[in-house]
Amino acid sequence: MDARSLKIEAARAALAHVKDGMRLGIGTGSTAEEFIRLLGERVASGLTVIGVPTSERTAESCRRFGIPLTTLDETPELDLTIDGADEFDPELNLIKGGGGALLREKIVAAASKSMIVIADESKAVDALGRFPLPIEVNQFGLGATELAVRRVAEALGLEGTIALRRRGDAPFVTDGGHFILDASFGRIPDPSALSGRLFCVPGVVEHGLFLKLARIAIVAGADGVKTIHARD
Ligand SMILES: O=C(CO)[C@H](O)[C@H](O)COP(=O)(O)O
Repeated sequence: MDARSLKIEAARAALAHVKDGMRLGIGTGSTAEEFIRLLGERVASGLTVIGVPTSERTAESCRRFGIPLTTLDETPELDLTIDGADEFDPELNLIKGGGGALLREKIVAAASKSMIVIADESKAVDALGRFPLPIEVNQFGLGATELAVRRVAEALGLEGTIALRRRGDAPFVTDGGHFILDASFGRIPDPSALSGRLFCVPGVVEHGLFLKLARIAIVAGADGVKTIHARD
């Protein structure tokens, strides 16, 4: 099965968790796009849901597929968020933000009673860090923030490159108006320690470590679709 078909299978399996009347957080990325398309079909045939999109891109897709939208101001508590991930470990800790939507994705996931990750099996890792960690930073003080992030990493024994994400010739700018630093630290032995220390850097707005937010992962692979539950 090709990569797109796996994403579709994971997205289709996630739909079984969506019940009539639910308030949904709706993720960003190519896997989430497949979910949005399938959800749109269910909405067209009578399912009643309301969604909070995790990016402008997702909002546009939801509108295209007829999914009613709300905001966290109008609907501050959600029943379920369904989103992709760049990688997940056996505890269902995630790295997210490859699509640049990590801040809204984390706000929406944290506002939800539960989060389901949809992914193909290539996203499974023993330990986080194969995928560069996206760190969303304020545009002001970029150089100082990058240096502080490097020092945080060094204090934890992590080394590697930190690159400002670009789109063409210009820095990539998030929906919130921030920049993203992609930190290639390699294996992150203690994601919780890194998370805590990154939040102590004033210019860091958010980072892509999603720890203990997802309780279920729906993972499509050559042997079919598996549902993985996080241990409590
Ligand atoms: O975190 C994300 C966007 O910020 C995405 O969920 C992540 O990048 C996975 O995307 P895809 O489904 O395209 O592989």
